[in-house]
Amino acid sequence: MSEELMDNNKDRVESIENSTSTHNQKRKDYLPWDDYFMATAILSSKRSKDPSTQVGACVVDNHNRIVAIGYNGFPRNCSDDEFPWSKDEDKNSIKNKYMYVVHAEANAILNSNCTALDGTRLYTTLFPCNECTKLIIQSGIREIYYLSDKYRDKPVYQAARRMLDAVGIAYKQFIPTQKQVTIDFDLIK
Ligand SMILES: Nc1ccn([C@H]2C[C@H](O)[C@@H](COP(=O)(O)O)O2)c(=O)n1
Repeated sequence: MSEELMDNNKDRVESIENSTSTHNQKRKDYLPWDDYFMATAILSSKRSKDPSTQVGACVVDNHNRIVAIGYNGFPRNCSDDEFPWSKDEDKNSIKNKYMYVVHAEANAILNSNCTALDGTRLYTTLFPCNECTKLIIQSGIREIYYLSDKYRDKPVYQAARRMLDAVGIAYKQFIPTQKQVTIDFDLIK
């Protein structure tokens, strides 16, 4: 065989090896589990009709299965168009949204697709309030990952922390591994 032919053959073999190894390797830029769950919580928050703050929550079991998701909204059959979204009124006024809204975490726990949430993790876009914290404790959730803590100095959130510390439920501000997760419907052909 001529030297030129041998070189060509070598090139072909290398090229096949390269293409095979590329196809055999897993994608490098896949979404890590934690980012995936927090992104699911954020996606869920997009369902909220609250004009001020949209919150999403996602509960995950030890096998990384999503067992519950929720967002903040009015109770079932309480119309989003009839009940008030205002928060300008006095907090105790019946014209105030706080009288009616079910928080994202509470909705997730109440709408869970499994009977027990013992040992699960909660991913929420906003730190849980005291009322949701009571539900979190009672449902057996063991860990909380949150994004925003914008109301941390309010008594409601201080009370939440106090309960979480007392019962030893870990909570941690979530740091995503990537800044953005893009959902572009046009990319799916
Ligand atoms: N951990 C939380 C905290 C609050 N929410 C809900 C309750 C309201 O709909 C909204 C907060 O409204 P803002 O006071 O910012 O006007 O978020 C929740 O679902 N989970």
